[in-house]
Amino acid sequence: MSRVKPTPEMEEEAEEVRQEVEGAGGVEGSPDAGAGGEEGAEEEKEVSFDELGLDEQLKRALRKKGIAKATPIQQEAIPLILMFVICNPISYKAREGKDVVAKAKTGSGKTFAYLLPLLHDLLKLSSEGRIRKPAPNAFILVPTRELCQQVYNEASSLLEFCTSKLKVVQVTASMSDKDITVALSGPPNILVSTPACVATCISKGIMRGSSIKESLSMMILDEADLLLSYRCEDDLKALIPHIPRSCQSILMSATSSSDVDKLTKLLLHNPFVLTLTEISCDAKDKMLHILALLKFELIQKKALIFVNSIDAAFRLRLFLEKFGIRSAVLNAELPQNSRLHIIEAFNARLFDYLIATDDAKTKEEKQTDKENKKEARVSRKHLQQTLDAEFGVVRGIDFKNVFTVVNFDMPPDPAGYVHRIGRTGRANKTGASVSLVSEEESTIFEEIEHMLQDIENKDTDCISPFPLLTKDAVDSLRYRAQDVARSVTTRDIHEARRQDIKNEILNSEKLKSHFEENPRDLDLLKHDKLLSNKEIPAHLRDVPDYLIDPKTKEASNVVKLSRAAMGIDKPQRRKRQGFKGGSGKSRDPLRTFSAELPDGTVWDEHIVISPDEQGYK
Ligand SMILES: Nc1ncnc2c1ncn2[C@@H]1O[C@H](COP(=O)(O)OP(=O)(O)OP(=O)(O)O)[C@@H](O)[C@H]1O
Repeated sequence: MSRVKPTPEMEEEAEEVRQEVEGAGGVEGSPDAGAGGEEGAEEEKEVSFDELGLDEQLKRALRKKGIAKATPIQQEAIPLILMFVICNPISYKAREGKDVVAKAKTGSGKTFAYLLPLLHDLLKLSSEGRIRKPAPNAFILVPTRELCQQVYNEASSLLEFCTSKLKVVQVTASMSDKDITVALSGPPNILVSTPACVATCISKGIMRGSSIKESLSMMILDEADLLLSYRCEDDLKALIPHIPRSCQSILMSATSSSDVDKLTKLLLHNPFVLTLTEISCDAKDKMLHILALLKFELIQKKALIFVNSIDAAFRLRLFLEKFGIRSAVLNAELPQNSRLHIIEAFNARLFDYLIATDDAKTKEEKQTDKENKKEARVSRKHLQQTLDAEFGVVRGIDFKNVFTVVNFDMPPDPAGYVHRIGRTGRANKTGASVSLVSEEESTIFEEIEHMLQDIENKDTDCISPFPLLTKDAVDSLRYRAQDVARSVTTRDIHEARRQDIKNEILNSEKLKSHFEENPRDLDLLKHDKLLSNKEIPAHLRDVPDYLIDPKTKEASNVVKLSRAAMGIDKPQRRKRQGFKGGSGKSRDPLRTFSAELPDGTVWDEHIVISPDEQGYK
């Protein structure tokens, strides 16, 4: 924040710091480089606050609070923020690049990652008698009142151990104008508030725009991924004219999202983007990842895709449909005949992707799960057979030639995982499962890992990062995927769901007799027919060649070649005897399929696309 003209020595020093930071991994030094970071390859190293060159008073405060080592985001962000302070002179041109976007998972210590350099700088200015007035020197803007309190407490807890008297206040919409005026008198060095409250203070003249322009040297947007969902955009826009050119802006976020990108563009200039590897992907990122997997044909068809709710299933189907990828949804809501027919059509390779939900489990089923966990230690095959009999909408169904099971959502428990992946690799065939694991799902993921470690056949059962999907491939689809994901509304989903059930109920009776009389004709109903009548725009249906990076092309070719080698490209005509279950009223055809499960199950691989992008090469 103190903007002194750098001497050659200072620039040299700054360059050394820059090289050290870059050498430590995780920092992309150019705004164009986007989010980056070494993908967890390095061991986490311990860095003390001494090494970060923080003010003595802050180091003492941290010691008193029992905090000895900097967290990874603090190790990276503190020097980054301070380095720009040292090397950037006041001149407009030279200030390019001092803004910082820092993304790291929740609970990673982001608050101190910006508070410590901020306080360090203010303490320095204070000791030199160079604190600027008549308005606060720093704004920390957060989405809610509760977060104001939290950040205020963190800042106060550090300042209480500092001998230099810096003042931090929080101002929220719940306070009267009078209280706000009192709080802002002085003025404080740091104002913690919401964008709405600051905008109101300016519009009411409690804080003057010209004063802000004179004093503000740092603006922090914390929890940036949430700010826009709290409708802060207009308030932030109102603030922009009052932010001085010399102000350093810092944006902290727990996720990467289009909202974060939007805020970055709105408020930051040429920022450094610092992404720590453990960043989580939100629901939209899962859509993006599955789109990349399917569009670039990186997984072997046919694929069974599991989601955790019927709405999620229709959302995914509508989303994929907009890219020209057809799929059908299988769920417990559908009439039994329809379910049976969907499975038949899928088994006959009339479509490649089936999106399925697990049914909710009863108490007894949960009890069975517990017992199954014990079983798992003994024999996977036995466990599989038991689970087949117990699980929901896909219970006991022998999906034929499913090469890949995708866990779009992780199952609620390890037994569910075993059940799902058991839909592939049947009858001694090989198969793979690919899981998209978000941060919230890390606990269940760990449980699954432990369970697999306990089971026999360790050599064939391994969980590994997905080798074929590159970050470039994912990024090439990012903007299209985000746009399309946004265009699929809850209303569309409910309408599609309603329409699907209606169609299937109408056809259910037809199907029943049809199956009895004419089992060869699988084209009566098209379960993967388009939910929307709109034509798919060419730019979504076909990914232009220039967008596909060479690694992805190569990977896609390998998958296609192996498919050709396995001879699985042509639709298979269903053999009459394949439908042994009969269709008598007394028999549940789904259960009948269960009774005819072939023995022997082979799993090849369980592949994980982890939220932290560790699956990328
Ligand atoms: N270096 C550290 N060592 C030990 N504890 C720390 C350290 N830094 C911060 N903490 C503590 O870790 C907790 C989480 O920190 P913080 O709230 O800053 O995380 P965050 O990344 O901002 O999370 P969120 O995105 O959920 O707000 C806090 O209680 C904080 O006091």
